[in-house]
Order: sequence, then structure tokens, then C-alpha cells
Amino acid sequence: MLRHSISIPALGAARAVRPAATVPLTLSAVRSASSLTSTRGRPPPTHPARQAKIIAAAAKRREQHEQRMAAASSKSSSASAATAKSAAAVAAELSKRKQFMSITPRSDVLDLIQSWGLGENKRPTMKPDKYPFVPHAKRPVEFVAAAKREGSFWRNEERWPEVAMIGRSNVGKSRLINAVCGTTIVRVKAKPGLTQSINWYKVAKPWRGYVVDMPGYGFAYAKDERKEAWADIIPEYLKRPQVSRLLVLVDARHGLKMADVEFLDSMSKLRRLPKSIILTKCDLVRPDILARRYQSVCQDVHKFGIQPSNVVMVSAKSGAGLIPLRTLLKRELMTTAEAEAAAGQ
Ligand SMILES: Nc1nc2c(ncn2[C@@H]2O[C@H](COP(=O)(O)OP(=O)(O)OP(=O)(O)O)[C@@H](O)[C@H]2O)c(=O)[nH]1
Ligand SMILES: [Mg+2]
Repeated sequence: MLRHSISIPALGAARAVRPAATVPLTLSAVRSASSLTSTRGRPPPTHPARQAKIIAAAAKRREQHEQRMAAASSKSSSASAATAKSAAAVAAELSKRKQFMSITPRSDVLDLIQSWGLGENKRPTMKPDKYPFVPHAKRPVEFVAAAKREGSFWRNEERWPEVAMIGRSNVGKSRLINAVCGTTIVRVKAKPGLTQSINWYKVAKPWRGYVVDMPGYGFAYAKDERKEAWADIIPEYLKRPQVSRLLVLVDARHGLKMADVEFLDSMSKLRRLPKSIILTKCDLVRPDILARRYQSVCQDVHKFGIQPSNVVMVSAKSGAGLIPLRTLLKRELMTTAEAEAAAGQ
């Protein structure tokens, strides 16, 4: 028999499911392979035992297919319920958006936005505030302490006022401290969940007080147990008498979210603490949308006893709106003279 030393994949292997076996090239193999692929249409002779096997396999396949079809139909009925649910959510969201767009921007609010250079503005009418927060100070603020649990809170025995920044993760709390105080010492990141402890920053003389950065609530890239720990220490911290004002930061692009409403609600039960709402990232919002946002937020926070005079629009990026925020912050802090007078009492 003619036998070559090379080997080829068995013919028809491209169509077979199993990987191709290699067989030696013989004349008889070539002949039988050509009979399998012949165009005469005669099927190759099959053994009865093999035929029975094929029939059994086909029956099994049919049974499996029916099972799959039954499973798919039950899945599609639950999927259609989920689709109906998400359609309802989309409809609710659309009607909310429609409601929001139906707000007429007030001319005084639009004027305020324009004069402060707020809003998405290619050519701001006003230069960002470049005046130092504390003139002549080498460091306007200094990091003094961080706490991840109640036992390690900064003691602040002099009872100097503490202004706390709070809001959803990524709303811009840390960057706003840097912008307001004219520093870069607070770490900032685009990913939510960077600040994972309560951090105290002491303001330089002649001021006596602290600006406090906090972990955010809502979504954050952090471990669940860490987020649970924040949920416990934040209310504990806010009970302290040293906390003199709360700055609740809200992203101007989104307005009040459920997490903000829940927080403000829980705060109204916890303690009557002066609060301001700070609309952040105003450089990312069109002026007319920003005016609507301001008006709708003023309306939403009214039920928590927050007046429109305590709703401030800022952009830590462009510096717009920082002057009123600095004024507000300084009003909260004691001067050295006031601190001495308080200590002498
Ligand atoms: N365009 C723009 N981006 C801002 C502004 N403020 C903050 N950001 C950006 O928003 C992202 C989050 O800012 P952070 O200050 O770290 O936010 P945070 O609230 O401290 O976040 P967590 O510490 O994770 O809770 C960063 O990428 C900032 O650069 C702003 O006024 N304008
Ligand atoms: Mg932060």
C-alpha cells in the first residue's frame, strides 16, 4: 500500500463539532472520503446500532430544546414586567424634566448669574476672585486631625466654631475647601469616595475656627463596612456643639437627589443647626438651566426651614460665586479678639 509520511485532518472535520483528528494519508482513506462527499446523493451505509444512537441523540436534543423554550418563555414574562417598571420610571423622569423645564427663569436670578460670571459661560463677565482668604498667612488653612470613629474626633476644647461640608460623594466638597480658602492641601479626585474620614482644617489667624471636610453620602467607591461606619459617625459628629454651620453641597447639574432629601430630613430630627445649600459645579450648567435649578432648589429646601438667602451658587473651577461664600464662612468664624473675649468669660 502506498503510504506517505505526511498526515492531513480527516475530511469533513470542518463541519464536525469534535476537534479534527489526524489520519495517515492512504489511498483507501482518500477513496472512502471521496465517497462521503460525492455529489451522487447516496448516503453512506450506516449500521443499525449507530442509527438507533442517532435517533436517541436527536430525541434528547429535541427534549432539551423544548426545555429551553419553556424556560425562555417564563423569563420573558418576568422581563416584560421589569420593562413595564422601567418604562414607568422613564415616564416619571420625563415628567419631572418637563416640570423642571416649565419653570420660568426669573430675571433677577439671571442677572445674578450673569453678574457673578456663573453658569456655562464662554466669556465670563467677571474675573474669578483672586484675593487671598487670609491675607499675609503662609498657609491659609492647616490640617489638624482626621477621624474614622467617634473616639478620635478632634477635641476642640476651646470650642472654636466648626463649619462642616457635607453632601453626596463627588459633589465637590474637598475642591470647594481648596477654592474658598485659597489652598491645595485637600485631596480631590474624579472618582466618588476619596474622602473617607472627617478631616479638620484650622483657619489661620486672625480667624479662630475650623473648616471640616466629610465623607460623602450616597454612591461611593468604598467598602460597604466603611460606608456603614460613615453613616454612624456623621450624625454623631453633627451632634457636637462645636459644629456651628452646615454647608450642604448639591450638584447644580442634578439638584436635590433622594439622598439629599433623606439627609436634610434626618438632620431636621437630629438638631436645629444653621444650614446653607451650596450649588456646586455651576460652570457646567447653562445659565437658564442654572436659574431654574436655583429656583427649584430654593422651593425644595423651604420645607426644611432654609431661606433663599442661604442658597449659594459657586464654581470651584472658575472661582465664580466664591466671594459670597467666603463672606458667609468668615461670618461663622470667630476673630482672635472674639475668641479671647469668649475665653475670658
Ligand atoms: N467643573 C467642575 N468640576 C468640579 C468642581 N468642583 C469639583 N469638581 C470636580 O469634581 C470631582 C470631585 O471633587 P471632590 O472635591 O473630590 O468631591 P468630594 O465631594 O470631596 O468627593 P468625595 O471625597 O469622594 O466625597 C473632581 O474631579 C473635581 O475636580 C467645579 O466647581 N467645577
Ligand atoms: Mg472629598
